[in-house]
Amino acid sequence: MMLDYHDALRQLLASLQPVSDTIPLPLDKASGHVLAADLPALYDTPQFDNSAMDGYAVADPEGNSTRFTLAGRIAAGESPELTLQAGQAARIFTGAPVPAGATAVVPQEDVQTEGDTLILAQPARAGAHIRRRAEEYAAGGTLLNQGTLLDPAAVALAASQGHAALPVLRPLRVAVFSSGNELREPGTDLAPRQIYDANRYQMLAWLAGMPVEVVLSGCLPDDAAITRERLQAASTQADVILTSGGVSVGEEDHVRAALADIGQLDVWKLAIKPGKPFAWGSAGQARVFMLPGNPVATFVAFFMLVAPALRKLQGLPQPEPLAVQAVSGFERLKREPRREFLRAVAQAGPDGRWHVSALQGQGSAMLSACVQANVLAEITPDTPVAVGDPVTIYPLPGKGWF
Ligand SMILES: Nc1nc2c(c(=O)[nH]1)N[C@H]1C(S)=C(S)[C@@H](COP(=O)(O)OP(=O)(O)OC[C@H]3O[C@@H](n4cnc5c(N)ncnc54)[C@H](O)[C@@H]3O)O[C@H]1N2
Ligand code: MOO
Repeated sequence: MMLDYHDALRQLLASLQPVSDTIPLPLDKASGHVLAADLPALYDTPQFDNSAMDGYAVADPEGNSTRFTLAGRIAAGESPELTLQAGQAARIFTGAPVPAGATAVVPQEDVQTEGDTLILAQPARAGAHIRRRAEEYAAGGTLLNQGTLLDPAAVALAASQGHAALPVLRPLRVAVFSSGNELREPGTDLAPRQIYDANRYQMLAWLAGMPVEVVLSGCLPDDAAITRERLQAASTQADVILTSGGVSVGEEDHVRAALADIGQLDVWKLAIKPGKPFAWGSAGQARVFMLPGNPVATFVAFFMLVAPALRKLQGLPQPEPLAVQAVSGFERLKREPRREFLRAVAQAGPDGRWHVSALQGQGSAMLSACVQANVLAEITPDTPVAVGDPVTIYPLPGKGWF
C-alpha cells in the first residue's frame, strides 16, 4: 500500500531534527536564515519621545489653546535645550526629539503662522503625533525569538537596535545529483538520443532561494558501483543528498539500490501523481531524498516534500507548503487513485475567492505547464471535480506572491 501524500509528509517531517550548530552572520548575509537564539532588545524603542510629523510641538497643558508663540526649531538628530512653557510652540520635524513641556505635535498642514504666532483651527489632542519612549520595546526584553525566520522585517528590526551580527543556524550542506547516461550538460553538444540535464539545474534553482550550501553537484552514470561510491562519498560531506532519476523500477535505475546498499531506505513510492517513485532514507549522517526523473515529478516532489523537509531541517516552525482554499473553474471526470497535483493558474474572482483553472499539458515530462502555473491544485484520490467544487491550491514561489 503506497502512502498518501499527507501521511508521507507528516511521517517525513516527524523524522527530521533541525540542525543545532550556530554561526554568527553579518546582517547583510542573514536574510533567509533562522535565528538560533533569542535576540535581546538593547534599547528602548523609541529611545526618546519624538515627533511623528513635520510640524509644530505645542505646549497646551489645559488642552484648549489655538494660539502659540514660536520659541524654537528642532531637527532630527538634535538635542533640544528648549523647554516649552504653556502657550509656546517649536518648529519640529519627523523623528526629532520632542522638547520638554510639549503636549502634542500638530502637522504643518493643519496650522497657520503669522510672524511668531502659530494658529490652530482647533486645540490639539493631548499626545497627538508623539511617538513615546519605549512604546514598542523596552531595553532588556526580547526583540526576536529563537526560531524566527530572518525576513526583511526581522533583519530591519535587528538593525534598528544596533545588532551587527546575528546568531543563526548554520546552513545545511547539500549534495545534488542527477542520474542517467542519457544526460548531457547544457552548453555541450548532444549526441543522438541524449537529452540535457534539466533536473540538476532545477534542484539548484530551488536551493538558490534557501539558506543552504551546495557542497557537491554532479551527474551519476547508470552504473551501480559508481553510484554507490559517489553517494557514499557525499554522505561524508553533506547533511542532505538530493538525487533525481533512477529511482523507479527499470534495470538501469541504480540510485535506490545504491542507497539500500550503503545506508537505509525508509520509504519508497507514494500515492501521488506525479512523483510516485519518490523515496527517502539516510546514509551515515546524511538524509537522502530521491526524486523521480521525470522533470515535472522532480518539480512536484521538490516543492511538496523536499522543500518542507529542508525547512524543517533549517529549524523553521511551519515547514508545510501553504494551502489555500479555492473554487474549481475546471471539470475533471477522471478518477485517479493517486492524489494528483495539477499545474494550474489561480486568479482572484470578483466574489473575493480564488478561482483555479488547470493548464493543458499535464504530462510529467512537460515542464511548460510548471512555468505557466502559479499554483499546484490538489485532486483528492478517486474523486471527480466539477466546476464550482472546492479545491485546495498550493501557491508556487517566484510567481509574484512570494
Ligand atoms: N514500469 C514502470 N515504469 C515506470 C514507472 C512504474 O511505476 N513502472 N514509474 C514511472 C514514473 S511515475 C516516473 S516519475 C518515472 C521515474 O523514473 P526514474 O526516477 O527512475 O527516472 P528515470 O527513469 O531515470 O527517468 C525518467 C524520465 O526522466 C528523464 N530524466 C531523468 N533525469 C533527467 C534530468 N536530469 N533532466 C531531464 N530529464 C531527465 C529521463 O530521460 C526519462 O525520460 O518512471 C516511470 N516509469
Ligand atoms: O510519478 Mo510519475 O511522476 O507519474 O511521472
